[in-house]
Amino acid sequence: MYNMALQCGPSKIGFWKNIIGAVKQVNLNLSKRSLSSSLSEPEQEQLTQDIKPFDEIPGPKSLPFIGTVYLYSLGVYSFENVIESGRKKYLKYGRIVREEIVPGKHTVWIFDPEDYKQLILYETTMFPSRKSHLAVEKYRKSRPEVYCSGGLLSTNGEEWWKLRREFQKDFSAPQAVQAYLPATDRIIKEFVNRQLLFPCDFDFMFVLSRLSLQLTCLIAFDEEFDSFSNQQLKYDSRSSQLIEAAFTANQTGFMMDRVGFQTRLWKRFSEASLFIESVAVELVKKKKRSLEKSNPLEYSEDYVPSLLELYLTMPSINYKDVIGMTVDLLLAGINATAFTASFALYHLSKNERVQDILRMEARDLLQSPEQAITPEILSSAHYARAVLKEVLRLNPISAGAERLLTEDIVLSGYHIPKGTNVVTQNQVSCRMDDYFVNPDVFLPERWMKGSPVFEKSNPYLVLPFGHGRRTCIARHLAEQQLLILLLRVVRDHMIRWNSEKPLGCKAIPINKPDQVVDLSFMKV
Ligand code: HEM
Repeated sequence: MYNMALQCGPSKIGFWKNIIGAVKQVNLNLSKRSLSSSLSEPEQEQLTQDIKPFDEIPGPKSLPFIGTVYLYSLGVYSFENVIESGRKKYLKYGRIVREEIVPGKHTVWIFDPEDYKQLILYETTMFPSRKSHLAVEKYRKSRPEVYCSGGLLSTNGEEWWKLRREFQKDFSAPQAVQAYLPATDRIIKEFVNRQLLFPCDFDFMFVLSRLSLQLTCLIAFDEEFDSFSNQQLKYDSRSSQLIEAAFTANQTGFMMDRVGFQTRLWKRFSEASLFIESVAVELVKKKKRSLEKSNPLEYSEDYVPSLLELYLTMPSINYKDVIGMTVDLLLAGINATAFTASFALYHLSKNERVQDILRMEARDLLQSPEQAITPEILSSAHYARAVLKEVLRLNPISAGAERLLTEDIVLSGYHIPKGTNVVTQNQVSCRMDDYFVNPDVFLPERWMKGSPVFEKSNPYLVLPFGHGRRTCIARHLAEQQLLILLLRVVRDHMIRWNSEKPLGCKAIPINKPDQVVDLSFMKV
């Protein structure tokens, strides 16, 4: 019999946790019973026999000192092309793959939605941990005069939950983000009226990043960044430098998560982080000063405090944590929305039929281009929602969720010890015909109940914002922004893709368009 207790550590508790996990996995219909009291010895023995050891999980060969990095150097796999690399691993090794990119550090890639479900269920009783943004953590710990923690992105355990619990109040619920709807709608309306028909002989991502910066800064700093003014369009303006710095910090930070702290990467990361921090400190201080001078009794009845104002006035939130949070929002927000918007407009440009149906919906909901978008309009935009879901099925900004196990678990019948990095491969699964009909076809109707092509897919497949406690803190905000953008752009414009090559993605770590986003717009 395979001795699980020896394999995963000496503690009896660990042993029973494994067994409980195993019961969930092998589906012996025992999960609701108290195992320690109800399993007979033969049953326990049977269970431990059924669980296969970690070492037996198939995967690419790891070499001494270099792990599997040689396979990336040889071009068999690529850090940037996560879909293709994931697909190759799946085809060669199956639905669960073990890999040591760095010797001694195990990553387990999972491709089966039933395993995604197991991971999510397992997380409900603990603090979900990620082993990412190590550079953010190191940087912030070296600057205790500015930060008092690694922030939401890099912190784990109770320390993370302490931050998350406070910061998600007034932010994460769908009703809470409605407070930002009027300002978001105004910024997007101005963008569509002024920028869309402006001849764009450069990357449209440049334009979308500016829009995303404006929208994120409104939330993070309660500040209108006039990112499209002649002054701000200059390469050394605050807007241009912030966009560049967020991109550089994400890219170099990701590389250091993979290959360790290299001097050249660390230098670029630190410079970018220092720039973002300098803007954050200045703007949060400015807001604090203005709050100190204002008198809440003079606020009008319909006054809506900004998120930053709420954070600065909540006694439970430390001032240094507000700085950390505003930087996190810039790091996580600017690229994510701009990249998703690029993929959304691309898919629409390649699907005139979908554009036409979306235009009909947009004109039905908005009698004129000037009409304000309300929460009711957004909740009636069923087709726009299906379009967005389909965009995020094919082009999520993150290929899957990454978790550092804090307890042992059983996945696909294998024992996975705590300390292992497990990565779900939703983007790969979402493009498999095991789970979707014609998976590479962009078909929003597959999400519309009542449509002849409606598919009842596994709910754990499309999770572009993650799931559970550690889900994207800004999910509803981002969805609100993207829906407004889709409705406003398509209502009066035809979108055209000008490149011969279809748009793909490369991971930096989040999925960025792999070429210039060559879009143009015609008034219709
Ligand atoms: C389409 C747009 C977006 C997508 C698809 C997206 C997706 C994600 C995903 C997959 C995660 C990781 C979840 C996990 O580990 O389970 C995440 C985390 C996060 N996102 Fe987003 N995001 C988007 C936009 C934004 C925006 C606009 C902001 C801020 C303004 C933001 C702020 C964050 C933060 C702070 C976290 C870390 C949360 C934590 O660890 O507690 N995201 N996002």
